[in-house]
Amino acid sequence: MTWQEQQLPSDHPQVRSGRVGVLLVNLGTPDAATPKAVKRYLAEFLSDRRVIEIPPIAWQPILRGIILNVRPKKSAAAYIKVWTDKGSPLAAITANQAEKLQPVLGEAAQVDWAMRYGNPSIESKLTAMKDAGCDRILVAPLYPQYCAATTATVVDKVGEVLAAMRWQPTIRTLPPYHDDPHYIGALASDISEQLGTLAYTPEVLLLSFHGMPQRTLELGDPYHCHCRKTARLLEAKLRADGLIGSDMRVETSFQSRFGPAKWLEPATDATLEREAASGTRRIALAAPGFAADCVETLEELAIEGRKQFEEAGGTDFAVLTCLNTTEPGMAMLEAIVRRELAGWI
Ligand SMILES: C=CC1=C(C)c2cc3[nH]c(cc4nc(cc5[nH]c(cc1n2)c(C)c5CCC(=O)O)C(CCC(=O)O)=C4C)c(C)c3C=C
Ligand SMILES: [Fe+2]
Ligand SMILES: [Fe+2]
Repeated sequence: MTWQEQQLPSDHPQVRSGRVGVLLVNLGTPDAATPKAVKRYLAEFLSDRRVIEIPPIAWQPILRGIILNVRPKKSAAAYIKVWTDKGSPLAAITANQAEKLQPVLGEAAQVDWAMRYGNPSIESKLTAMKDAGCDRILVAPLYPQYCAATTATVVDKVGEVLAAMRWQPTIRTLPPYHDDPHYIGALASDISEQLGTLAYTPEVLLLSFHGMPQRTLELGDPYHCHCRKTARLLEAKLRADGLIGSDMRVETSFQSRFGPAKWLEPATDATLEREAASGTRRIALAAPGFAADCVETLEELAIEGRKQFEEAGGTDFAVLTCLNTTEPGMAMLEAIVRRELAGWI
């Protein structure tokens, strides 16, 4: 019971307050690896005007008439390949990150997690935190690189939820951490440790980031610059600490192109084919922009990427896991969350 509760007169309705909440948020994922569940998820995700920047009057007929009739079946087939007994990897890992962060923050904060699209929703989790007495909440979109289609849409949704509340909690949001030394250090140590377990030494370490339409860069979205900066700092750290050999090249590419528009380049699939065709035999991939493994890393990179590389002549291929709940990943998360909670806990 908090101080405020103890001071209430006996006829006053119980009001809980005085607690601090931390809400980890990732993109979202279907509830099941079925075309029906994928369709529901994609309908919400791809109707977000931050994600598809085409006027709804033009976009909705394409989405409802074509995409939602074709893509769910194809995407569900990809989800089936990576589904776990705890459900979608993205949801299971994000839940686990929250579970592991809770004891390290202890009583000082209540930690939970939500998905921007699908379940558990931001609305349900913010409401539950408020009801549990959290009147100060740190919302942490787990995107190291800021992007309007990911970071901003989480903040938009939080605003939408608060708009319906009479007594709003005070909100802070986690800034992008693409160049944070904790993040770069965690990536460097986790990547070098995983490289050390491979049975071969890669000639190329390919850093694959999720792509975005090229137009968003021209409109001022910092995402591309953030990805490039992460890659530059990570390579510098790996070299400065002697964690990779001078003969290992580090390259950057952008994956998961969606739709016919021009996306950021070079594309990961084309890079894998070009590397193999030009003589690279041994490669390792890392996906530093993903806080947790998901269909994009486990299927698109690890399964499809391998085929692309091997069919073009490559012999050794590995996709390293994301920071997930690794020791360096959780230490990084704790450090950046604690910093943003300064003055609150
Ligand atoms: C990490 C940052 C991400 C950015 C930037 C991003 C932009 C973006 N994505 C799409 C379309 C799709 N993305 C899909 C899955 C997906 N995307 C991210 C992250 C970013 N997306 C994650 C973590 C995931 C995995 C979700 C999971 O359930 O595992 C999908 C769904 C899968 C599929 O059908 O291929 C789509 C579609 C757009 C259009 C976009 C920017 C405009
Ligand atoms: Fe995406
Ligand atoms: Fe994909």
